Amino acid sequence: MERVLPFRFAEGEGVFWLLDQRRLPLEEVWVPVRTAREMASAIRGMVVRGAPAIGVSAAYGMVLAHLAGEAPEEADRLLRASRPTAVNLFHALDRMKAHWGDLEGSLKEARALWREVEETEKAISLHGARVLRGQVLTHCNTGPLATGGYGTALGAIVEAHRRGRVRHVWVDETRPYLQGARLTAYELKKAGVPATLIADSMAGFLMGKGQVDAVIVGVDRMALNGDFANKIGTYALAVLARHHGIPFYAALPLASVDPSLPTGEGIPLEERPPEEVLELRGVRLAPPGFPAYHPAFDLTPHRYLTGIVTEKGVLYPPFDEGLRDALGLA
Ligand SMILES: CSC[C@H]1O[C@H](OP(=O)(O)O)[C@H](O)[C@@H]1O
Repeated sequence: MERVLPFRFAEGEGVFWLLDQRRLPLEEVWVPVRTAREMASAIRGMVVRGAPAIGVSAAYGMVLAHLAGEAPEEADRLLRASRPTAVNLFHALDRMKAHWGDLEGSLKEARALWREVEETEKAISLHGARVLRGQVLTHCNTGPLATGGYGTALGAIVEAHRRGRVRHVWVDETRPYLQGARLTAYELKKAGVPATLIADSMAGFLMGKGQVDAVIVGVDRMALNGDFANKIGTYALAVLARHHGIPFYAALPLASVDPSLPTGEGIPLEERPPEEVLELRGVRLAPPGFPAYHPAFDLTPHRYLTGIVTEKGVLYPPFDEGLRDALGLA
């Protein structure tokens, strides 16, 4: 897949540039970030989003803190408070903590983390391509923009297409933030993969007509038993896929697993401003004053999963054994 990088670090300038994902696909606008405080605001505001991309950005947020003279403790606090669900953010900040007060050490750790994210995504794409065929449906955005530059679920889809296994992709628009319509469509068009945008409500209809051969989605946080949090709408897709006997996969780097959680019950599910449901590009959709609810993630029980695609291969039930083994846990 053409590498649509979500960010770049201009080391000489001390600036981490973010491709503003709120403006895509119609405008490619780069936003400079010079402090951890600005990075936390950019993550919260979804200038950059996607679990692995959030992790890399938070790591460089700590590099910027050292360059800007921010107190590491305060920088860490601000970044941890930016978004609650993607565990990659917290794993990254845990790694950076060892280098508080050390600019060179912080820079080396952030570079290493980004490099590891890229390597895991390449492996995920190769392993995932082997389980996909025909027409695949995906939800939200899990391509280069959400990751370190190669993608997870979408990386597997693009690799499977390159191998002649996948011939077409159904792209869920992914209301209300429209990551599918705006970002996945943007990436698949650049990658030259045949794809069609659908409203989220159309997925079951297409499954019932035999037009979906597999579903693959990303993960923001997975528990040790395979329960996982992902973009709102994922759970509904999982139930529909099970009803129609369609294989359902989650693709993730092991850095998206939270080893402190035996089940998904403890995963924090972010709620975002109701305005993101009530408005579209600033155009009001509902009557003035009408209330809205915006759970940005939902929890899918592991029993709905056919397989879990990781950089170490595809795991099949019982997932807790496979995940513990992949993580090197007893
Ligand atoms: C490769 S993980 C991408 C993951 O992140 C998305 O959430 P958001 O756009 O709110 O950051 C969504 O859950 C994707 O599956």
